[in-house]
Amino acid sequence: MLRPFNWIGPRMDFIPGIDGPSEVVAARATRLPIYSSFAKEGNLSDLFAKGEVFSTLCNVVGIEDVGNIRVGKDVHKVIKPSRLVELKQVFPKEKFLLEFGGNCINMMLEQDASGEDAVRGWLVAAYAAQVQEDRTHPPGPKALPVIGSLLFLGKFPHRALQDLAKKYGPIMSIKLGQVPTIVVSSAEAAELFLKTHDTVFANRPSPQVLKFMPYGNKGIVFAEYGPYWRNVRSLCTTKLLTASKLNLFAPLRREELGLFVKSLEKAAASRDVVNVSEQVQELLDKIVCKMVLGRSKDDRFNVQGLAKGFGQLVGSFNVADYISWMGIFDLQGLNGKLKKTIKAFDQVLDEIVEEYEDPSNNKKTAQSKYLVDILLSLMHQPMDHSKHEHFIDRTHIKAILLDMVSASFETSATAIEWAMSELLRHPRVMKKLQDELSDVVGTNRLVEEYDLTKLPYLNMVVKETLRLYPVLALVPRQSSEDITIDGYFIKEKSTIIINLWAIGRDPKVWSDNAEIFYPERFENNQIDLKGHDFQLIPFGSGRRGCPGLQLGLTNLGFVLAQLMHCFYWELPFNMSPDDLDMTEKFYASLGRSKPLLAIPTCRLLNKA
Ligand code: HEM
Repeated sequence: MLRPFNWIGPRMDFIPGIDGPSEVVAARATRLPIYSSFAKEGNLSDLFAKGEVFSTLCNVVGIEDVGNIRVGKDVHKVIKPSRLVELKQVFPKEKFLLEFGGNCINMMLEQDASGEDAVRGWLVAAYAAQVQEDRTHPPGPKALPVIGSLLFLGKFPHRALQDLAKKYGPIMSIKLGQVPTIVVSSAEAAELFLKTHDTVFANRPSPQVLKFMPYGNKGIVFAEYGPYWRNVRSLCTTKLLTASKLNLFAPLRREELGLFVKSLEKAAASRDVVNVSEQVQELLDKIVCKMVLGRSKDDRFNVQGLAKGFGQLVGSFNVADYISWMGIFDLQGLNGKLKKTIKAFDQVLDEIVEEYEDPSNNKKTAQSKYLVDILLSLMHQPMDHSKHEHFIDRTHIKAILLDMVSASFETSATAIEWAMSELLRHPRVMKKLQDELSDVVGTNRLVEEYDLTKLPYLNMVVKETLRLYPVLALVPRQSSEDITIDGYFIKEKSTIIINLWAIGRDPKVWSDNAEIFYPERFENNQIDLKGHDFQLIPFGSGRRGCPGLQLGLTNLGFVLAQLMHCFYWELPFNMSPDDLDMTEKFYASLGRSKPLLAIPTCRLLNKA
């Protein structure tokens, strides 16, 4: 009775993933007659889960080959015969483990049975169903009803997910509330998602707060991947964030930083304790708001305060993002606050636009270097001149401005407070950096932006800071279609989280001292921050990688260099470097939980 396998058995369409008999093809199962009968009918994957399918009785008459089975597009090996024969000889009537592509299935083997092909088909399909089940999801923790694994995340989701990945691997599945989520925690896996299959993961999940934004997803950060996003993105990269536009703002950065240094000199003279976190944040907020909107804080507008409030609300953990029906209750009161902040912001943006459009406004030429002016000068034009679609209107401009402000808010400042904290904890590194600054810049003038390319050790300090403290620790993406990656099936519209925190601290890549701040690790290699070296991707990678990379790095490098060049720094209250609390807080950006306090002493006595 050794015949080629043909499906002639009962209907199989109750097995998930198998549409019916025609989907199941065993290519070479010709020498594998397995006679079996099931004690029960039902959903096979359920039976597998309960172990009931193991009560299958079957008899292996003779085995010379392995069958292949096709389920949908996937071809799977059916059994490993050598193992079967061997086991059957030793345990003729026992439960067996039949190896199947790394998965094991228990079966009872018995001497003889009815010998029908149909029943053999059941068995083969059952294997296939098992494989389909196993491959559907990458491994991960079991989910509780309703909340899934949300409670696992705790106060430090980046760390909790890093710990879980140690157990379940670099591609892990976890259910957060009702949202099926895939967490990516290694450089190799990140490359698969952000480079090899970049187009499939070029979307982002839409947070609930978008519902309250008057401009919806007309900005860039949450725009759906497609022609519109491509147009806005290209507008930002070719008109707003080009190297030449960024150079235009060099005098603004120089001036604001100069004023900041002066205020620190006063503090140094009176040995004041400086709240470095707060003051650096204030400085960067001022620079960003001026650059983007042409103003920061004046009699009429507190753009800075509004932007800060907005950033905090958008970055807050919102239960409704994971359990959507909770949104209507707004238990955290986020919706109300957001509506209020957005309304106030919208009014400010409207006034700025109206001021620009007012023909009697004689301040226009003086202001026309800011990003808002560049955008307003493009009003009513198509975003893409070759296509004549997506004409720029007021809502586009407001949405893009809001994104520019909120995406650059806190990012560089947060990185600077971490760099300063680590330098205070590592006086050797601080001294080496200050020596480099003295050698390259001298001690008679301030650092200028053009010095930055001549400071290799500063560059290493920046990389090391962003490796250990990626400002955006968890990068959100979404799959736009069903896809199998590394043997794992990932469903369309799954949320993808790239855990930059885990990638930057992976001991397999960064060795046993991965947790230690040691800039010299970048001494003899070409690893850069541009998103090609997947072990170091603090700005993300691929088509949705950060378009503000250059601006972010300039702000970070320039401010840090100036602070280190102009001042010696020490911890207050005779605190030893080892006692500095380095706990982070998980928020819109991954900042310090407690502000960094330090005392400056002037270094440059003869500065011009
Ligand atoms: C140290 C500073 C910064 C860091 C570490 C940083 C990091 C990131 C990261 C990790 C992403 C997600 C990338 C991805 O999905 O692959 C991102 C996206 C983005 N960033 Fe930045 N960023 C910084 C500064 C800035 C600045 C200064 C701006 C703008 C002026 C900016 C604008 C954006 C925008 C618009 C996106 C969304 C891009 C898109 O979805 O197409 N960022 N950033």
